[in-house]
Amino acid sequence: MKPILTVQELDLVIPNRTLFSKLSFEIPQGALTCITGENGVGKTTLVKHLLQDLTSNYTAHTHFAVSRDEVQYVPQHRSIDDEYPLCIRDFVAFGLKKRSFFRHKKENEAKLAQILAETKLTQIQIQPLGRASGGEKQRAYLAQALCADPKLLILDEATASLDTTNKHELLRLLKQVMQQHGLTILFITHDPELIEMYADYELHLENQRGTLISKEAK
Ligand SMILES: Nc1ncnc2c1ncn2[C@@H]1O[C@H](COP(=O)(O)OP(=O)(O)OP(=O)(O)O)[C@@H](O)[C@H]1O
Repeated sequence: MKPILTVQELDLVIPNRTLFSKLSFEIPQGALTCITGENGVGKTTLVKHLLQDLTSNYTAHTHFAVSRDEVQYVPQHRSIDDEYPLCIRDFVAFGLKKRSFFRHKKENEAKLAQILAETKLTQIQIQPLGRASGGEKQRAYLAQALCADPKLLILDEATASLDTTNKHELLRLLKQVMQQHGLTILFITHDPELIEMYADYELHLENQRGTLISKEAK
């Protein structure tokens, strides 16, 4: 199958340091690939660089089989004030904005209801996002991203602040939506248990290079 992303001989340099040198890898479509590597190896910087290339159509070393509109990035940190009066439903609905122009209001409402149900947020949709638990917040971030109809979803350490039960719940949900929505998922994580249980592939970054490991035979 055609890869969703191909990187060829990419050099990535930040002030005073080369993060990656002649980095090459392919990301398979329709699968969950975990991006791994020690703290500071450059996982987040790499993803942001790839998104910049996609945004600017700069393709010397990177080739995406999707457009920027079809990629959703869920960042590691969000600062949402506990007291900010924004309910979960309205936060999730921000994701519809990009596409809503092409849809009728009823279609948008149906889509929102479907995604809230898929991400198990229906019961708590009118609660303020700031008061939601860590697991609920991560499901809301995921739901907002899904509203934009991505083909590629990138999550940066989405499980970092979750307990074991919530980590597994989020990963099971991700694999479910991956199948239902025909998505490809890139998931930055340090968690060996999650990689072992849920990754189809692992892109391990080390010594300025990357190695793609298939986990499918597990
Ligand atoms: N704009 C920048 N200027 C200078 N240094 C930077 C910049 N952006 C990132 N860095 C440095 O690049 C290195 C890689 O950072 P990055 O956040 O990409 O690593 P990471 O692998 O995602 O780490 P973690 O697992 O801790 O989240 C770090 O040493 C960071 O301090």
